Amino acid sequence: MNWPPGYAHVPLGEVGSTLDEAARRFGEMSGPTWITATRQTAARGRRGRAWANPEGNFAATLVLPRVAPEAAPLRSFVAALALFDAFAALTGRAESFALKWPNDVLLNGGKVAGILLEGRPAGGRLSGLAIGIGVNLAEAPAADEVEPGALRPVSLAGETGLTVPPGDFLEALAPAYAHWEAQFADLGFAPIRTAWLARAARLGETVTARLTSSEITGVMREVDEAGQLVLSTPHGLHRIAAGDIFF
Ligand SMILES: O=C(O)CCCC[C@@H]1SC[C@@H]2NC(=O)N[C@@H]21
Repeated sequence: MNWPPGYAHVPLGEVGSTLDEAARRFGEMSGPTWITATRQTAARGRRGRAWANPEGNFAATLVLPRVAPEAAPLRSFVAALALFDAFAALTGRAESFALKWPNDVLLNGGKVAGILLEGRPAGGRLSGLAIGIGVNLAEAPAADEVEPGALRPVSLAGETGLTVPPGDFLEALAPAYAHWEAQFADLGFAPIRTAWLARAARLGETVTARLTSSEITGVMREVDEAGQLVLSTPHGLHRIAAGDIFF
């Protein structure tokens, strides 16, 4: 097994949410730690949405106990690249996958994986970061279970016919994450941004960004040095730090 040096693994059975387990165990962790669960009964997604997590799907939270707070949000791009590489390695079909800003992975245009970051105070200037990752390996929610306009949820098994056990997925994901995390630590966000843009969905196409209380439609130009989405509209360039995009 190609487990990355310096990373720990806490395998759990059924839990409410691996993000809650991370919050509970955070003080005990001194280095990067993967917390996995066979099933979650109260998993959450971005923007307060529920995340369905039947057995056979992949559920994990990677805890980074001490990170610089300004670099924490950029870990969603690091995690997205790792997911892309894990999928590509396990399926041999990199061309079927794409990354959707800010942090979804698409397979054949449907959502196969999502990422949710949560910060934790760690004392002093540094913060703790929990990176929650959910992958529809075996099953995906029905299309009418997601919000209107959201991408069709898909599963790896449904789209490719491949059965990948969650443990095998972790064995591909953990070294891929460690690789991109080392790039980030050594060289900063630039190589992460370049690699992410090379795998991005809908670059150069018109998308709608849904913000807290408004929407902006424009052509997706890039993701900037701060990880913001750059849309060009008839009124000029808009940089969007947080939101969801719809195609
Ligand atoms: O909305 C999204 O796309 C993000 C989904 C994140 C789900 C994962 S599953 C493991 C971790 N535990 C949770 O409760 N949520 C995240």
